[in-house]
Amino acid sequence: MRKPIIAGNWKMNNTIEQSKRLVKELIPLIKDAKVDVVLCPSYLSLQEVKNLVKDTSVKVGAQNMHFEKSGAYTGEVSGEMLKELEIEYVIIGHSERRQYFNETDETVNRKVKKALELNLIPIICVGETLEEREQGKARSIVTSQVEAALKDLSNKEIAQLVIAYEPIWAIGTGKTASSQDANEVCSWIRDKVNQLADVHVAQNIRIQYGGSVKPNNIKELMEQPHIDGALVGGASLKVDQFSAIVNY
Ligand SMILES: O=C(CO)COP(=O)(O)O
Repeated sequence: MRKPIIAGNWKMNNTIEQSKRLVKELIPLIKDAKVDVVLCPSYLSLQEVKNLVKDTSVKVGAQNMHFEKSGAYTGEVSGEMLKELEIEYVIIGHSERRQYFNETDETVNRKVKKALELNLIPIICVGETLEEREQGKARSIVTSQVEAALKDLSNKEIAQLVIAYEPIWAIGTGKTASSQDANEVCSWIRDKVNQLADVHVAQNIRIQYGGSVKPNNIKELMEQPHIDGALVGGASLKVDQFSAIVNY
């Protein structure tokens, strides 16, 4: 059985003080969640958020990392630096990073390898644009992103990962993919993993859906056989909404 995993990607929101307030309010509401819960604040808030969830089952993730250990990469943060904070997850290849920060399939693959080497669990984001979907290219785009992200990984490594399917046209737009469409793409992703790793790994890998996930659509999404969780943006910034999603 795949244990569902629901992660909040706060993106570039919440100062340290705002992060602390949000987590303090959230903890009592999500501490008995039956799913794995991961909070992904900005780098600056990681330490405080980690401290606040210390005695709970809530895990913490970063939104990005560099693939090098250290060096002349102004403005970047390495996986080793994240490890020092004892955080568990790292989002890699979010569409906003691909769109605005020159993230490519190749850098995603390098970051995934580095994260695994450090025992950080990568949440690898893939997804098509509206134009690609309308041209009938969703399957080829998404599966090629998965193939590139997982290039040269062993079965054992692939077994550690989480993959998030986030159709770009559904992010922050209020448009959700229908749960059937989202499930279909997640099944394509699972098929691709089955080609790259053994069947047991493909059956057990957790695949999230992301894109305008809200309290009123989470249940239907989670009922789909290939959707094992959600990567939540806007609604993860609101205590009532995120707790309702986690306790769907
Ligand atoms: O990009 C997302 C999560 O990574 C989704 O964002 P929204 O939930 O705001 O659409």
